[in-house]
Amino acid sequence: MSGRVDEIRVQLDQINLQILELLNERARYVQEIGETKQKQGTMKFDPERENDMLQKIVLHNDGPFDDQTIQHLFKQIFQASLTLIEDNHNKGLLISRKRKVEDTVIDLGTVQIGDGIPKIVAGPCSVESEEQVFQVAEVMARQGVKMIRGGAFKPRTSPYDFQGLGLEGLQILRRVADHFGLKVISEIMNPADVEMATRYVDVIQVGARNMQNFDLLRAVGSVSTPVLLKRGLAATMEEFLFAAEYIVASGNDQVVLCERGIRTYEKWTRNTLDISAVPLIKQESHLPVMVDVTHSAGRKDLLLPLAKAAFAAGADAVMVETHPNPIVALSDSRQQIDLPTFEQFMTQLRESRFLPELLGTR
Ligand SMILES: O=C(O)C(=O)C[C@]1(C(=O)O)C=C[C@@H](O)C=C1
Repeated sequence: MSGRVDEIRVQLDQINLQILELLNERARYVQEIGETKQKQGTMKFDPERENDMLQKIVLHNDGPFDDQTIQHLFKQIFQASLTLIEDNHNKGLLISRKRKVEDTVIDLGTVQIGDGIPKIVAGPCSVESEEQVFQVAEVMARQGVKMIRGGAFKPRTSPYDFQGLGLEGLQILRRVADHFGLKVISEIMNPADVEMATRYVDVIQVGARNMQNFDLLRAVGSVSTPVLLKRGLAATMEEFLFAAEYIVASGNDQVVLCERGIRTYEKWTRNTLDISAVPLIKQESHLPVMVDVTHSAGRKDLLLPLAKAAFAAGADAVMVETHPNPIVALSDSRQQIDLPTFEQFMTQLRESRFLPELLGTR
C-alpha cells in the first residue's frame, strides 16, 4: 500500500486499541450494574435506557456514519453488555452443579452425608437435661444412628416459650455425644455465637427463620465447621440456593441443604413437604440434601411415609425428632416421637424396599 495508507493504518491501530480499552472499561461498569440488578432481582434488559442512550448519541453524531449505522453499532455494544451480565449470573454459582459435577460429601469422620448411603439424624427438639439427651443418645447408638440433633438456642414464636439452655445445652450435647461416639448438630442464631459453637458442634444448623440472615450466613461461612441450612418457611428454591451461596462464597463449602416443609394453605400438616425440592437440589447443586420430616409434617403418623418418600426422591439424610417423653417436652411436644416409636420407625425404614443399605443396620 502507499505510504499514506500505512500512516493512516498506524493511526487506526491506535484508535482500535483506544476503542478496545473504552469498550472494556464500559463493560466493567456494566458488570457492576449487572451485579446490582442481580441482587435487586430486577430485569437485566432495559430498553428504555438503551433508547435514551441512542437518542443522546445520535444528537452528537457529526458523521460520516449516518445515525442508523451509529445506532446499529451501539446496539451491538448494548447486546454484548446484556450477554455479559446474563452470563455472569448463569455461569454457575459456586454451589451449582455446573461448577462442580461430583457430589459434595460432608465428612464428619465416623459418618458422611452425601456419600450415597442414606443417613438418619435424630434427637430432641430441645436439649432439656443431660438425662434426657443421654436416654435419646443411648437408643440412637443402639440403632446405629450417628448424628444427634438438639436445640440449645431455640427460635420460638413466643418470647415466653422455652428459649433453650444456650451454652449449657451445647455442653450437654457434646458430653453425651462423645460418650456414645455421635456427631452433634445444633442451631446457632447469633453470628456472635458461631466461633463458640465450633467448639461444641460438628455441624452448625442455620434454622428456617434465619435462612436469609445474611450476617449469620457470612459468619458460618467464615468457619470450616459444616453447616446444615434449613429452607425458609416460604423460601423459593432460588432464594434457598442463593442463601447457600452466601455461605460457600464466604469460604465454607461444607453445606447440607435441608428441606423442612414450606408454609402453604394446608391445615392438616404443620408445613407442606416440598418433595420436588430433593431432586431439584440434586440437579441444580452438588451439595447434599436432607429432609426434616418432623417439621414438615408436624405430626407423628406421617414420619415413616415421608421418610421413605424423601429417600426415594434421592435425599442423603432424613431428620426426625425424638424425645423420651414427648408429652412433657418443653417444645414441639406434639410432633416428637418417643423412643420405642423411634426404634419402630428405624426397623420399618430398614425393612422398606427403598433402604436395604440404611446405615446403622444392626
Ligand atoms: O444501565 C443499565 O441498566 C445496564 O444494564 C447497562 C446496559 C448498557 O450496556 O448500557 C446494558 C443492558 C441494558 O439493557 C441497558 C443498558
